[in-house]
Formats: sequence, structure tokens, C-alpha cells
Amino acid sequence: MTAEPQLVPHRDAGLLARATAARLITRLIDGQAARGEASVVLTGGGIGIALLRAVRTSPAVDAVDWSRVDVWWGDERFVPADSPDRNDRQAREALLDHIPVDPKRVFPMGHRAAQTAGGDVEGATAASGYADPESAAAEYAALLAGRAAPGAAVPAFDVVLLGLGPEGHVASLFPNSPGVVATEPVVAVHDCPKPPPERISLTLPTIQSAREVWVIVAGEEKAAAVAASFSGAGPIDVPATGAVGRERTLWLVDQAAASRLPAPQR
Ligand SMILES: O=C(O)[C@H](O)[C@@H](O)[C@H](O)[C@H](O)COP(=O)(O)O
Repeated sequence: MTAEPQLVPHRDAGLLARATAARLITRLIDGQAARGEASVVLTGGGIGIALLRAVRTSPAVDAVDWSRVDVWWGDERFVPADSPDRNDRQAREALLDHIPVDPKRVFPMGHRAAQTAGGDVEGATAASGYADPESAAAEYAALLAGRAAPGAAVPAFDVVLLGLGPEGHVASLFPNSPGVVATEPVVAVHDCPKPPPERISLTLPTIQSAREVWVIVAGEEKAAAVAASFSGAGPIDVPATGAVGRERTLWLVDQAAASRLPAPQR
């Protein structure tokens, strides 16, 4: 069972970030009340990082027991561990360095040094700890399996957060690329049209194992991709259409991003 995407418009990007921060805090509190712990998959990108900053400054930030939250990433750029381009580094600066998360429950992608200090790998890309994106993807799949329920390949995340590319990509799953049809839990991405060319990404089946998926979109430059996503396109052409949760799928958008939808939809 998957949930039909539901559009939730917001006046502007600032309000979208603040309202989504409030929603995320509530979601994590509810997950902890129901199951004793919660899990979230983070995204990079402009609005994804603005959302994390808004969580940090929210008056309700301390209502979450951050030591009982598993933190994952939807995708990562295969760049050195200290690169400012890494999604996990941006997320740490925006939020994770400022809240009492348990480092053992924070799972950066493609950054072995962050999991186990030291341990040089022969031929590894400078300081990432991995020889290639394939080995990073395989190790992330093993991490996910280790936190999954018996018999499942990946955890049932409380919420997967995703940004949207102007051509409809989510995580690092790009239109008409091998990653978008991959069935393993995590893929290595090569020749990515958005730099850098090498990345690691959760696949659509992994995203679809989440209880809730939230696609968060701000800006006029995303309006065509939002409209395409609600026009009956499929995931090969518009990967975002494959990003659906088991219980709920929300498209949290600002007015500019919704501007090319037919009037009744926005
Ligand atoms: O590594 C990345 O590039 C991101 O994970 C990517 O999937 C991003 O979320 C979208 O491209 C939206 O990014 P912007 O909000 O910056 O346009």
C-alpha cells in the first residue's frame, strides 16, 4: 500500500522551512511515543538545509529526545570527507552539531571515517575511506540491514525528506538513469548530470519502505518539475513520482514551486 501524494502549499520558502520544521519535530515526537524511538532520512539542497536550520531554532526543538533518533541520508556526493559539498557536513553545521544526537545513531553515507576512526583503505578517494562509490553503497546497505526489522532489508523510516531537482530528480536518482530502476537498497551513481558526477543514493524501493515521504520544494525554477510530477508522468522520466510512503506522501511546496500546477490543484 502506498499513499497518494498530497500537495500542501505554503506562502514562501521561509514559511515552508519553519512549518516543515514544526511538522518534523511533531513527527519524531509521535514516533518516539509510539515506538520508543524515531528515524529520519535527511536531504541536501537549499530547502533541505534551511529546514534543518529551522529545526535548530524552533522553540520546540528540545521536545524530541534526539538521543533516540536514527539519522540517515538519502544521498551523498562521493567527495572527500572534509568537502563542504557533502550533504552530511552541511546537515551537521545546520543542526546535528547543535543537538544531543547519539553519534552511534547518525549514519553518514560514504564516510567511513565518521563510523570508525582511522582505517585507511588502499586506493581510497582522499579521506572518504572508500575505494569507489560501489563499496560505499554496499556498506550503507549493510548498515541499513543492521537496523531493519527481522526479514526486512531496510528500516521502516518514520520520515524520508527529499528535495526536488528542476528536472524531477530526488536523492541522486536522475531521469532516465540506471539508478531510477535499481532494485537493490543503495546504488552507486556515475556520470550524474548535476556535479559532482559520482554519488551514492537510496533507491526508490528503499524510499518506499518509509512510513512517510515528504518532498519539499521551493522556488519558481522547480515549478515545471512539480507540474510534471502531478501530470501522470512515471518515475523513469520524473523520479520524484516514485517517491511515495507507505502511509503518507506529502509535497510541501511554496507558492512559486506550485505556480505551474493547474489552478484547482494549488
Ligand atoms: O545532493 C544533492 O544535490 C541533493 O541531495 C539533491 O537531491 C537536492 O536535494 C535537490 O537537487 C534539490 O536541491 P536544491 O534545493 O539545492 O535545488
